[in-house]
Amino acid sequence: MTETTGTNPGILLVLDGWGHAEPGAGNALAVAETPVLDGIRTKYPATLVEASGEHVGLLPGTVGNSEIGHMVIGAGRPLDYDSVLVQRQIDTGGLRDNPRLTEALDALAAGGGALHLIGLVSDGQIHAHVDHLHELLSIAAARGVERVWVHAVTDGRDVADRTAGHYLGRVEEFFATTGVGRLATVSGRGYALDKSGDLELTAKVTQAVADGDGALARDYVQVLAGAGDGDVWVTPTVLTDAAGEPLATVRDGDAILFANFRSDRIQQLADDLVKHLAESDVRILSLTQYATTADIPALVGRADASGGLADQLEAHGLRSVRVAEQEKFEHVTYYLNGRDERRREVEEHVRITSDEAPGYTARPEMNLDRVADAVIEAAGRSDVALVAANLANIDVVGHTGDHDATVKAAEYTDGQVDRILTAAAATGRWVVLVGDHGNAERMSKPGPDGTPLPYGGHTTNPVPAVVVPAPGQVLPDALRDGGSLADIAPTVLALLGRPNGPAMTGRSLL
Ligand SMILES: O=C(O)[C@H](O)COP(=O)(O)O
Ligand SMILES: [Mn+2]
Ligand SMILES: [Mn+2]
Repeated sequence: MTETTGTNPGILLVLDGWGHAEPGAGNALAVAETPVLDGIRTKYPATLVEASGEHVGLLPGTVGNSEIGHMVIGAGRPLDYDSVLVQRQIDTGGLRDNPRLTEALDALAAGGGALHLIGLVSDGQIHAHVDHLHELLSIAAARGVERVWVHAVTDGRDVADRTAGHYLGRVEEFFATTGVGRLATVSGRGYALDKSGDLELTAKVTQAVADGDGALARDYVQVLAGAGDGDVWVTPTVLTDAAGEPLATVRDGDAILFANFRSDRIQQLADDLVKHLAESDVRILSLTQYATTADIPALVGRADASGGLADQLEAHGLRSVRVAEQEKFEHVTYYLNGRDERRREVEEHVRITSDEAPGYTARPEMNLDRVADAVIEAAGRSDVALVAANLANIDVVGHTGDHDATVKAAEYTDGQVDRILTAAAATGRWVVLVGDHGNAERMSKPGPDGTPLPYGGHTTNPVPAVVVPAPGQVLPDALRDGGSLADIAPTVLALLGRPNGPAMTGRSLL
């Protein structure tokens, strides 16, 4: 029997993509009819907290993302995110001297093997930064590697759609400035970065990269000319020579380096390529540590994110139930726990799945009703101290760039939050609501040439944080201003009547 707490048990709701901006063009949250979410922000203690840039361990001015957002919410302190660690290695010259990289490159130079760089080419800084390719090309050139093939993944989700040509043009400039490199394949992230387990999508990229099998084109302009569905769904295409032969395939003695600094999407492709090349003599590396099944050596290690909320709940014997749809399940488990695969005895995980093919603009409600059902069920249990859930719609639908669908997603979320708040009051629970980064409050952005384009990416805006008290619970009139996501775990622990974890530097907002 897990002790609940001397104080009230509670519910933590992370509303993914729930950012704050003044009403204005592109602010779908300001347009949406959300009387419950609007009401709690004035009726109960509420504030705005920072969820981007250096406040959460990203480079200054960098938009927030779900990984670091949930990691910092869980850790109770800012964490150096992988993108910062990679940039620091680049800035200090550490990457240039990285022994795993130099050993691989020297072996290629000595053996005449080719280096294959695979990564998302945009400056969205959620999964990758295209400028990291420039550094890797420059290091390969300096180490005498003569053939470097870039297998480009086009974005259109973390940056405005139909900007792939702009970024691929930058990659071509890198080839000229570093004196090495050539595009070998171009694939949309819908194929290359699928994380739903749809291996048919992944296989198209694996076959293009490894075997030169797939649609053919002479150059990326021709590839994009045929990309009717935008950058996300560019058909995995193999670039060919004048005779129509693939420019590159992966051969024995080659090396592959995955250049995304975020694992959760590219890991499916990495595992598939490792399997596809199991009988080949190909060295496979990744820029950062991936949560792959295969053991892929990484160039840059991770920051320690232990000692967070999960460890504190375990230390105090407090049972938590984690709930999310499949799109955000890892966020309320693995990431909230500091990228720790271990499910503690006091943890229960509820992953809401659906057989229905996701059509976010057609079904902005997704399966949020079933997420709310699971939250309400767990809230009814006296042995559960904390229910922690991610409500994905505002972000997942926001990523479509479809303003009106995102308005509907926010309005549906409002109704489901109402159900949860009613259940919380009935079960004597407080509720903390917080965004993990902004998204839907900015649904349009000037493209590279300045014209406003639909924008489904994240923002650097602060996010709302609200504490709805349990019935009869006395709370301060307002939350402390000037906080960040690092202050959420300390706030939850304070509400549970428990101290900060020793590694936490965040402070309760109460
Ligand atoms: O992977 C995605 O869906 C987006 O690029 C990032 O979204 P997330 O950081 O909210 O998961
Ligand atoms: Mn998110
Ligand atoms: Mn997102």
